[in-house]
Amino acid sequence: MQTSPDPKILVALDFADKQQAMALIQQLDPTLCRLKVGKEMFTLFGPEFVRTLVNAGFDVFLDLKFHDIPNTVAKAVAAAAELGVWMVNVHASGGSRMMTAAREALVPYGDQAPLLIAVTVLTSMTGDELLQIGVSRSPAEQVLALARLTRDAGLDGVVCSAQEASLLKAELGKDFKLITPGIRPAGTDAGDQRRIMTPEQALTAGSDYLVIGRPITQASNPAQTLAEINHSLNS
Ligand SMILES: O=C(O)c1cc(=O)[nH]c(=O)n1[C@@H]1O[C@H](COP(=O)(O)O)[C@@H](O)[C@H]1O
Repeated sequence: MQTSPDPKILVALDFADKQQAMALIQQLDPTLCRLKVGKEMFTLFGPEFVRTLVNAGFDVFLDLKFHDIPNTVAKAVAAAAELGVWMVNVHASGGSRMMTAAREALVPYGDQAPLLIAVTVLTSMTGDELLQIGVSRSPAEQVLALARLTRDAGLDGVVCSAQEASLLKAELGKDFKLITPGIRPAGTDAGDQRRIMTPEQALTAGSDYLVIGRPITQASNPAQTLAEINHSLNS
């Protein structure tokens, strides 16, 4: 399911209005970016919206961050595969058995299976917030521990912050995919994100794919902003 060329930017479509999202999508080229559908748009517009994007030729990352008992997550991941998405994610903190069940649920799909990745520590979280939920490791230590668990369960990669990318590439090797949200071009608003990096820094640090939402979707000219970021990554 890999397109060639391999666009690095996954545009996060976090819109409450489908027409607004479609107006943006019509300006985008599937050879220059991939699309991410998350909880807001999936809850509002459901699988039909995902099928529309897949039928339009886009690789879709279905970002529903499944986190439940192994049987439930396995079935949810198989349902995502039925939609023809390119990538789907679970929470690594659901544990090894949950991740293994998710991976096994994709075996029948062979080379049509979506990439299966696990969220480590949300890019909006700081060390202090980890402490509040009983995690005394630093974000980088916790990301590494969850990434090891994910790799050992046979998944394709993790979602982490680009701040942890060089550590993970060194520890887990180049083939284990790193998907990094929390990307902020220099001078743009961090918003609720905390562990951030610029697109160029993220790529240099070892990110395989950059998830970028508001810096593109809220820009006055999103297609031009995407082109500029792509250009900065290629030069
Ligand atoms: O799994 C994700 O995509 C994700 C994980 C994470 O740790 N942090 C994170 O921001 N995301 C998603 O990435 C997108 C980031 O959007 P912006 O902050 O607008 O660039 C949002 O759709 C988030 O749901």
